Amino acid sequence: MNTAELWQRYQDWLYYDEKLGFYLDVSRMSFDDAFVETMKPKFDKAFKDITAIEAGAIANPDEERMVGHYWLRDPDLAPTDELKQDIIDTKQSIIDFAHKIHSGEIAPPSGGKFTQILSIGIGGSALGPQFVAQALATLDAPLKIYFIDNSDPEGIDQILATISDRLDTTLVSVISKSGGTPETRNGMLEVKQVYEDRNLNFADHAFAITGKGSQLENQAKSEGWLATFPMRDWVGGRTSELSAVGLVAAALQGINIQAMLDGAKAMDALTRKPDLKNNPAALLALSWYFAGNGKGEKDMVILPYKDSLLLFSRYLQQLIMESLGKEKDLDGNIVNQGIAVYGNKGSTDQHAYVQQLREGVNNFFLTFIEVLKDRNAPSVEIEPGITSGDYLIGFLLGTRQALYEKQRDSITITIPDVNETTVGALIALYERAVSLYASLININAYHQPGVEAGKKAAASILSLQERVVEVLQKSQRALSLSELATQAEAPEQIETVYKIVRHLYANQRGIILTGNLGQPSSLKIAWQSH
Ligand SMILES: O=P(O)(O)OC[C@H]1O[C@](O)(CO)[C@@H](O)[C@@H]1O
Repeated sequence: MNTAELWQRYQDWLYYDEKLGFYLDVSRMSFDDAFVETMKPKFDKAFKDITAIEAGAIANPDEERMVGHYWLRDPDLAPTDELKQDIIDTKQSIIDFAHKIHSGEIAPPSGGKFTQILSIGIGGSALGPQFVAQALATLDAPLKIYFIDNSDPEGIDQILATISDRLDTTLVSVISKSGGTPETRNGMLEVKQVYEDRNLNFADHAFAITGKGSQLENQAKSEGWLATFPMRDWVGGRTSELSAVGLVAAALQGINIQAMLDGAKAMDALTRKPDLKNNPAALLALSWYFAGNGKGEKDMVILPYKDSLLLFSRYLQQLIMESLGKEKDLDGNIVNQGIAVYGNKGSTDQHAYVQQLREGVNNFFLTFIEVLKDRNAPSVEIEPGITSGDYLIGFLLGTRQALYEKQRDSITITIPDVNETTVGALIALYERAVSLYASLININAYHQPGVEAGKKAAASILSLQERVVEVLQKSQRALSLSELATQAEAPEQIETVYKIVRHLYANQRGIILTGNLGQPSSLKIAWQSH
C-alpha cells in the first residue's frame, strides 16, 4: 500500500470516542474487506451471546454459573433486584471501610492510623490490584500497598523485611475467591505467625475478600477479623478487578473507584453496539481472529509506552490466556485454543526482543498503547524543541512503521492519560474483547479446568512427600531410591520421590544422603535420627 492508501485505510478504520478520548487503530492489521465480510455472521452471534451474558445467561455451563462482571459497573443490568442491591451495598461498604481506615475510626491497636496494606492473593486475586496500584497510586497515597502473591519463602521474607518496621500499622488483606488456594493460605499463615511472634493480634489487622461460606470466610469470622467483603460466584477471578477484589485496595490507596467504574461502564456502552466497525472490542476480537487464523497461531505482544502501565500485559496474560486457552470447544471437540500474551513496556522492550519481532519469526501481532499526556508538569527540552516524551512517542511510531515495513501487523490504542477512567475503560475493553472472541471460537471463557488439574497434581505430590518422610522415619536402615519409592507405594513415581528427597535434603529437613545426586541409583537415604 502506498502512503496515500495507507492514510485512507487509517481514516477508514479509525475508531474514536470523544468522551473517553479513546482511539483504536486497526489499520495496520492486514485484513481485507472480504475477510471482514466472512466474519460478520460470526459477529452477529457473538453480539447475541454477550447480550445474553449481560442478561444473566448461564455462560459458564460447566460450573453452571452466570457471568456477571459487567453488572459491577452498571448494577441496573443485574438480572435481579437482589443482585443489583448486593452490588450497590458492597460498593458502599468498601467506601465506608476505606473512609474509616483513612479517618482512623478503624485503627491499629497500637494507636495512630494504618499506614500500609499487605495484600495476599494470587492470579485474579492479585494481578488486577497490582496493575492498578502501579498505574494509579500516587506517591502520597494514604496507604502504600505491598503484595505476597506466591508460596516462595524468600519472596515472602523479602516483603516482610520491607514492611517489618511498620507491621503494627499494616492492614493485611487476604484475597481468595475459593478461600482455599494454597499459595494464599501459606502466605496468610506465614504472616499471621510473624504477627504472633511480635505479640500483635493478627485479627486486628486482617480483612478478607472471599466467597460465601469459604474456609477463609469462616476463619475471618471466627477469629473476628476487621471485615470481610464478598466475592460472588458470578464473578471470575480474572474479571474481578472491578469487584471488591480490586476496589477495596484501590479505595484504600485513595484511588477514585467510582471513576474506574464509570470508565468501565462507558466502555461497556461503546462495546455493546452490534456493529463491528463501530465497536472497539469487536475490532480487537476481529484483529485477534485475523492474526491467528482463529486458532491463536500468532502471539499477542502488548507494549504500553508508559511505565505506569507496565503490569497491564501481565494482567492481560491471565485474562486472555486463562479465558481462551481451552482444550475443548463448547460442543466438546478438541480445539486446543488460546492466544499467548507477553510484553512489558516501550521503549524499554525495543532494546530487548523487538529485534526478533522485526526480523525474526513472524509469529506475533503487536498492540501498542500510546498515552498522549507526557506528565503533569512542563517538560525540559532534551534537545531544542524536543522532550523525553517526544522521544517516547517517536519510538512508538518508529517501531510501528518499522514493523509495518516488514509485514508485521499491529494495533494501536491511544488514551489521553493514565487515570481512573481510562484504566477502567481499558479493563472493560479487554474483558469484552475476550467475551466476543470466545464466541467467535465457540469456547467457554469462564472456567479454568486446566489449572485445576495442576492444583490436584500438586496436592498429590505433597501427600507423596508425607509418605516418603513416614517411610524414612520408620525405616531401620538407609534405603535406595527404588526401595523408598516402593515402600511409599509409589514405585512408578520414583523420579518424583528423587526430587522430593533432593528438596528436603537441600533444606536440611531431616534427610541424610550418601552417594551421588547426579547418579540417583547410587543414593542411600536415611532419616537423621538413625
Ligand atoms: O481467588 P482464588 O480462589 O484464590 O484463586 C486464585 C486464582 O486461581 C485460579 O483459580 C487459577 O489457579 C484463577 O482463576 C484465580 O484467579
